Amino acid sequence: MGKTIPVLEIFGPTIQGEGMVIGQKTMFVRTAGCDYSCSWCDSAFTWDGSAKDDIRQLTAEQIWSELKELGHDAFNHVTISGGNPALLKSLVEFIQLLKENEIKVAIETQGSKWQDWLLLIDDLTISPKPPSSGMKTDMEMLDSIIERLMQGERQHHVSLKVVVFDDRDFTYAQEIHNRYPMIPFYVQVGNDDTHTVDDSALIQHLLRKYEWLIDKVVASKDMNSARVLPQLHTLVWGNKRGV
Ligand SMILES: C[S@@+](CC[C@H](N)C(=O)[O-])C[C@H]1O[C@@H](n2cnc3c(N)ncnc32)[C@H](O)[C@@H]1O
Ligand SMILES: Nc1nc2[nH]cc(C(=O)O)c2c(=O)[nH]1
Ligand code: SF4
Ligand SMILES: [Mg+2]
Repeated sequence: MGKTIPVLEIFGPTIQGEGMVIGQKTMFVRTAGCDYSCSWCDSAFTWDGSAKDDIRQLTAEQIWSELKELGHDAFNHVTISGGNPALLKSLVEFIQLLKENEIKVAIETQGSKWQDWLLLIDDLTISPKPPSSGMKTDMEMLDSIIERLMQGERQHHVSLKVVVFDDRDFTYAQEIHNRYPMIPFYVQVGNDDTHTVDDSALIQHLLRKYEWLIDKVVASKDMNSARVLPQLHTLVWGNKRGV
Protein backbone atom coordinates (compact mmCIF):
# COMPACT_ATOMS: atom_id res chain seq x y z
CA MET A 1 0.00 0.00 0.00
CA GLY A 2 1.26 3.44 -0.93
CA LYS A 3 1.40 6.50 1.30
CA THR A 4 -1.87 8.08 2.32
CA ILE A 5 -3.30 11.51 1.64
CA PRO A 6 -5.59 13.44 4.06
CA VAL A 7 -8.79 14.01 2.10
CA LEU A 8 -11.83 16.09 3.09
CA GLU A 9 -13.92 16.10 -0.06
CA ILE A 10 -14.18 14.22 -3.33
CA PHE A 11 -16.86 15.58 -5.67
CA GLY A 12 -17.91 16.09 -9.26
CA PRO A 13 -18.22 16.05 -12.12
CA THR A 14 -18.77 19.79 -11.93
CA ILE A 15 -17.19 22.72 -13.70
CA GLN A 16 -14.03 24.54 -12.67
CA GLY A 17 -15.49 27.83 -11.47
CA GLU A 18 -12.24 29.80 -11.31
CA GLY A 19 -9.17 30.85 -13.21
CA MET A 20 -7.21 29.52 -16.18
CA VAL A 21 -9.57 26.66 -17.13
CA ILE A 22 -12.86 28.18 -15.96
CA GLY A 23 -15.78 26.21 -17.37
CA GLN A 24 -13.77 22.99 -17.76
CA LYS A 25 -15.61 19.87 -16.61
CA THR A 26 -13.64 18.47 -13.70
CA MET A 27 -13.70 16.33 -10.58
CA PHE A 28 -12.43 17.84 -7.29
CA VAL A 29 -10.30 16.34 -4.55
CA ARG A 30 -9.93 18.61 -1.52
CA THR A 31 -7.06 17.87 0.85
CA ALA A 32 -6.94 18.82 4.53
CA GLY A 33 -4.48 21.24 6.09
CA CYS A 34 -3.16 24.69 5.24
CA ASP A 35 -0.07 26.68 6.22
CA TYR A 36 -2.15 29.90 5.88
CA SER A 37 -5.29 31.11 7.66
CA CYS A 38 -6.79 33.70 5.30
CA SER A 39 -9.42 35.88 6.99
CA TRP A 40 -11.91 35.27 4.17
CA CYS A 41 -11.06 31.64 3.30
CA ASP A 42 -14.12 29.96 1.75
CA SER A 43 -12.71 26.53 2.69
CA ALA A 44 -11.70 27.27 6.29
CA PHE A 45 -13.03 23.86 7.35
CA THR A 46 -9.88 22.38 5.76
CA TRP A 47 -7.67 23.95 8.44
CA ASP A 48 -9.73 25.41 11.34
CA GLY A 49 -10.45 22.09 13.05
CA SER A 50 -14.22 22.21 12.42
CA ALA A 51 -14.09 19.18 10.07
CA LYS A 52 -11.21 17.29 11.64
CA ASP A 53 -13.39 14.21 12.22
CA ASP A 54 -14.22 14.08 8.51
CA ILE A 55 -10.59 13.78 7.35
CA ARG A 56 -9.92 10.42 5.68
CA GLN A 57 -6.42 9.05 5.10
CA LEU A 58 -6.70 7.55 1.61
CA THR A 59 -4.25 5.95 -0.78
CA ALA A 60 -3.95 7.12 -4.39
CA GLU A 61 -5.82 3.97 -5.51
CA GLN A 62 -8.67 4.61 -3.05
CA ILE A 63 -9.14 8.19 -4.26
CA TRP A 64 -9.02 7.04 -7.89
CA SER A 65 -11.67 4.39 -7.28
CA GLU A 66 -13.99 6.95 -5.58
CA LEU A 67 -13.52 9.30 -8.51
CA LYS A 68 -14.49 6.51 -10.94
CA GLU A 69 -17.50 5.60 -8.81
CA LEU A 70 -18.71 9.20 -8.85
CA GLY A 71 -17.78 10.22 -12.38
CA HIS A 72 -17.68 6.89 -14.27
CA ASP A 73 -16.22 7.66 -17.70
CA ALA A 74 -17.72 11.15 -17.84
CA PHE A 75 -14.55 13.03 -16.89
CA ASN A 76 -10.96 13.45 -18.03
CA HIS A 77 -9.82 16.24 -15.66
CA VAL A 78 -9.23 16.32 -11.90
CA THR A 79 -8.58 19.42 -9.78
CA ILE A 80 -6.76 19.02 -6.49
CA SER A 81 -7.45 21.87 -4.07
CA GLY A 82 -7.44 22.32 -0.31
CA GLY A 83 -6.24 23.57 2.08
CA ASN A 84 -2.82 23.64 0.50
CA PRO A 85 -2.15 20.47 -1.53
CA ALA A 86 1.48 21.57 -1.90
CA LEU A 87 2.05 20.57 1.74
CA LEU A 88 1.72 16.94 0.64
CA LYS A 89 4.76 15.26 -0.88
CA SER A 90 2.72 12.04 -0.99
CA LEU A 91 0.42 13.45 -3.71
CA VAL A 92 2.99 12.41 -6.33
CA GLU A 93 1.64 8.85 -6.50
CA PHE A 94 -1.90 10.05 -7.05
CA ILE A 95 -0.81 12.53 -9.75
CA GLN A 96 1.11 9.76 -11.53
CA LEU A 97 -1.88 7.42 -11.30
CA LEU A 98 -4.13 10.06 -12.88
CA LYS A 99 -1.64 10.59 -15.70
CA GLU A 100 -1.41 6.82 -16.34
CA ASN A 101 -5.18 6.93 -16.81
CA GLU A 102 -4.94 9.87 -19.24
CA ILE A 103 -6.56 12.31 -16.82
CA LYS A 104 -5.44 15.94 -16.89
CA VAL A 105 -4.48 17.29 -13.46
CA ALA A 106 -5.02 20.79 -12.05
CA ILE A 107 -3.79 22.17 -8.73
CA GLU A 108 -4.87 25.16 -6.64
CA THR A 109 -2.15 26.42 -4.33
CA GLN A 110 -1.00 29.74 -2.87
CA GLY A 111 2.71 29.62 -3.79
CA SER A 112 4.11 29.16 -0.29
CA LYS A 113 5.60 25.66 -0.73
CA TRP A 114 7.46 23.80 -3.46
CA GLN A 115 6.99 20.16 -4.46
CA ASP A 116 8.81 18.54 -7.39
CA TRP A 117 5.47 17.16 -8.60
CA LEU A 118 4.39 20.75 -9.44
CA LEU A 119 6.38 20.17 -12.65
CA LEU A 120 3.89 17.42 -13.65
CA ILE A 121 0.71 19.53 -13.38
CA ASP A 122 -1.26 20.39 -16.53
CA ASP A 123 -3.14 23.40 -15.09
CA LEU A 124 -1.30 24.92 -12.14
CA THR A 125 -2.95 27.91 -10.45
CA ILE A 126 -0.78 29.84 -8.02
CA SER A 127 -2.81 32.26 -5.95
CA PRO A 128 -0.68 34.56 -3.79
CA LYS A 129 -2.66 36.25 -1.06
CA PRO A 130 -3.36 40.02 -0.98
CA PRO A 131 -3.30 42.19 2.18
CA SER A 132 -7.01 41.70 3.04
CA SER A 133 -6.28 38.01 3.73
CA GLY A 134 -4.07 38.97 6.69
CA MET A 135 -1.27 36.82 5.20
CA LYS A 136 2.15 38.05 4.14
CA THR A 137 3.60 36.70 0.89
CA ASP A 138 7.11 35.24 1.11
CA MET A 139 8.30 36.83 -2.15
CA GLU A 140 11.61 34.92 -2.15
CA MET A 141 9.69 31.65 -2.02
CA LEU A 142 7.31 32.78 -4.76
CA ASP A 143 10.26 33.92 -6.93
CA SER A 144 11.93 30.55 -6.51
CA ILE A 145 8.74 28.63 -7.36
CA ILE A 146 8.18 30.67 -10.53
CA GLU A 147 11.87 30.33 -11.42
CA ARG A 148 11.79 26.53 -11.10
CA LEU A 149 8.62 26.32 -13.18
CA MET A 150 10.22 28.48 -15.88
CA GLN A 151 13.37 26.34 -15.84
CA GLY A 152 11.12 23.32 -16.29
CA GLU A 153 9.46 25.08 -19.28
CA ARG A 154 6.04 24.94 -17.62
CA GLN A 155 4.94 28.45 -18.69
CA HIS A 156 2.01 27.06 -20.72
CA HIS A 157 0.76 25.12 -17.70
CA VAL A 158 0.89 27.86 -15.05
CA SER A 159 -1.18 30.89 -14.11
CA LEU A 160 -1.29 33.43 -11.30
CA LYS A 161 -4.62 34.37 -9.76
CA VAL A 162 -5.12 37.10 -7.15
CA VAL A 163 -8.41 37.45 -5.29
CA VAL A 164 -9.30 41.14 -4.86
CA PHE A 165 -11.50 42.59 -2.11
CA ASP A 166 -10.40 46.25 -2.03
CA ASP A 167 -8.08 48.90 -3.51
CA ARG A 168 -5.04 47.69 -1.55
CA ASP A 169 -5.56 44.17 -2.89
CA PHE A 170 -5.78 45.58 -6.41
CA THR A 171 -2.42 47.36 -5.97
CA TYR A 172 -0.94 44.08 -4.71
CA ALA A 173 -2.39 42.28 -7.76
CA GLN A 174 -0.71 44.82 -10.08
CA GLU A 175 2.61 44.28 -8.30
CA ILE A 176 2.38 40.50 -8.72
CA HIS A 177 1.47 40.81 -12.41
CA ASN A 178 4.34 43.27 -13.02
CA ARG A 179 6.81 41.02 -11.23
CA TYR A 180 5.98 37.96 -13.36
CA PRO A 181 4.82 39.41 -16.72
CA MET A 182 5.45 36.12 -18.54
CA ILE A 183 2.81 34.24 -16.51
CA PRO A 184 -0.89 34.45 -17.54
CA PHE A 185 -2.59 36.57 -14.90
CA TYR A 186 -6.12 36.54 -13.45
CA VAL A 187 -7.90 38.72 -10.93
CA GLN A 188 -10.91 37.19 -9.20
CA VAL A 189 -13.82 38.70 -7.29
CA GLY A 190 -13.57 38.10 -3.54
CA ASN A 191 -16.60 36.61 -1.80
CA ASP A 192 -16.97 38.49 1.50
CA ASP A 193 -20.04 36.55 2.68
CA THR A 194 -19.08 32.86 2.55
CA HIS A 195 -21.81 31.74 4.97
CA THR A 196 -25.03 33.30 3.67
CA VAL A 197 -27.69 31.00 2.24
CA ASP A 198 -29.50 33.89 0.52
CA ASP A 199 -28.24 33.03 -2.98
CA SER A 200 -30.03 35.80 -4.85
CA ALA A 201 -28.74 38.57 -2.56
CA LEU A 202 -25.22 37.07 -2.70
CA ILE A 203 -25.27 36.80 -6.49
CA GLN A 204 -26.46 40.42 -6.92
CA HIS A 205 -23.75 41.58 -4.51
CA LEU A 206 -21.00 39.57 -6.24
CA LEU A 207 -22.04 40.79 -9.69
CA ARG A 208 -21.73 44.39 -8.46
CA LYS A 209 -18.27 43.57 -7.12
CA TYR A 210 -17.40 41.99 -10.47
CA GLU A 211 -18.39 45.22 -12.22
CA TRP A 212 -16.23 47.19 -9.74
CA LEU A 213 -13.25 44.92 -10.49
CA ILE A 214 -13.79 45.17 -14.25
CA ASP A 215 -13.78 48.99 -13.93
CA LYS A 216 -10.50 48.85 -11.98
CA VAL A 217 -8.83 46.65 -14.62
CA VAL A 218 -10.19 48.72 -17.51
CA ALA A 219 -8.71 51.89 -15.96
CA SER A 220 -5.29 50.36 -15.17
CA LYS A 221 -2.41 50.53 -17.67
CA ASP A 222 -0.72 47.74 -15.70
CA MET A 223 -3.59 45.36 -16.32
CA ASN A 224 -3.74 45.36 -20.14
CA SER A 225 -3.05 41.63 -20.30
CA ALA A 226 -4.96 40.58 -17.17
CA ARG A 227 -8.21 38.61 -17.22
CA VAL A 228 -11.02 39.47 -14.80
CA LEU A 229 -13.20 36.64 -13.56
CA PRO A 230 -15.95 35.97 -11.04
CA GLN A 231 -16.14 32.73 -9.07
CA LEU A 232 -18.55 31.11 -11.51
CA HIS A 233 -19.59 28.31 -9.15
CA THR A 234 -20.68 30.88 -6.54
CA LEU A 235 -22.83 32.67 -9.12
CA VAL A 236 -24.50 29.35 -9.99
CA TRP A 237 -24.70 27.59 -6.60
CA GLY A 238 -24.00 30.24 -3.96
CA ASN A 239 -21.99 29.03 -0.95
CA LYS A 240 -23.05 25.39 -1.38
CA ARG A 241 -20.27 22.91 -0.63
CA GLY A 242 -19.27 20.05 -2.92
CA VAL A 243 -20.06 21.78 -6.24
C1 LIG B 1 -9.77 27.51 -0.94
S1 LIG B 1 -8.33 27.87 -1.86
C2 LIG B 1 -7.39 26.35 -1.75
C3 LIG B 1 -6.10 26.39 -2.50
C4 LIG B 1 -4.97 27.23 -1.93
N1 LIG B 1 -4.90 27.18 -0.51
C5 LIG B 1 -5.11 28.67 -2.37
O1 LIG B 1 -5.56 29.49 -1.57
O2 LIG B 1 -4.78 28.95 -3.51
C6 LIG B 1 -8.89 27.82 -3.57
C7 LIG B 1 -9.06 29.16 -4.22
O3 LIG B 1 -10.14 29.83 -3.60
C8 LIG B 1 -9.81 31.18 -3.44
N2 LIG B 1 -10.65 31.74 -2.39
C9 LIG B 1 -10.67 31.37 -1.09
N3 LIG B 1 -11.58 32.08 -0.40
C10 LIG B 1 -12.16 32.93 -1.28
C11 LIG B 1 -13.16 33.93 -1.17
N4 LIG B 1 -13.76 34.21 -0.02
N5 LIG B 1 -13.51 34.61 -2.30
C12 LIG B 1 -12.91 34.34 -3.49
N6 LIG B 1 -11.95 33.40 -3.65
C13 LIG B 1 -11.57 32.70 -2.57
C14 LIG B 1 -8.35 31.14 -3.11
O4 LIG B 1 -7.71 32.38 -3.32
C15 LIG B 1 -7.85 30.09 -4.08
O5 LIG B 1 -7.55 30.69 -5.32
N1 LIG C 1 -16.78 24.48 -9.04
C1 LIG C 1 -15.74 24.80 -8.25
N2 LIG C 1 -14.70 25.45 -8.78
C2 LIG C 1 -13.65 25.72 -7.96
N3 LIG C 1 -12.49 26.30 -8.29
C3 LIG C 1 -11.68 26.34 -7.22
C4 LIG C 1 -12.33 25.76 -6.15
C5 LIG C 1 -11.67 25.55 -4.85
O1 LIG C 1 -12.33 25.55 -3.82
O2 LIG C 1 -10.45 25.40 -4.86
C6 LIG C 1 -13.60 25.37 -6.60
C7 LIG C 1 -14.73 24.70 -6.06
O3 LIG C 1 -14.83 24.38 -4.86
N4 LIG C 1 -15.77 24.45 -6.91
S1 SF4 D 1 -4.30 29.66 1.49
FE1 SF4 D 1 -6.17 28.90 0.50
S2 SF4 D 1 -6.98 27.26 1.83
FE2 SF4 D 1 -5.36 28.31 2.96
S3 SF4 D 1 -6.46 29.76 4.22
FE3 SF4 D 1 -5.91 30.86 2.34
S4 SF4 D 1 -7.62 30.57 0.87
FE4 SF4 D 1 -7.87 29.11 2.57
MG1 LIG E 1 -13.51 27.28 -3.43
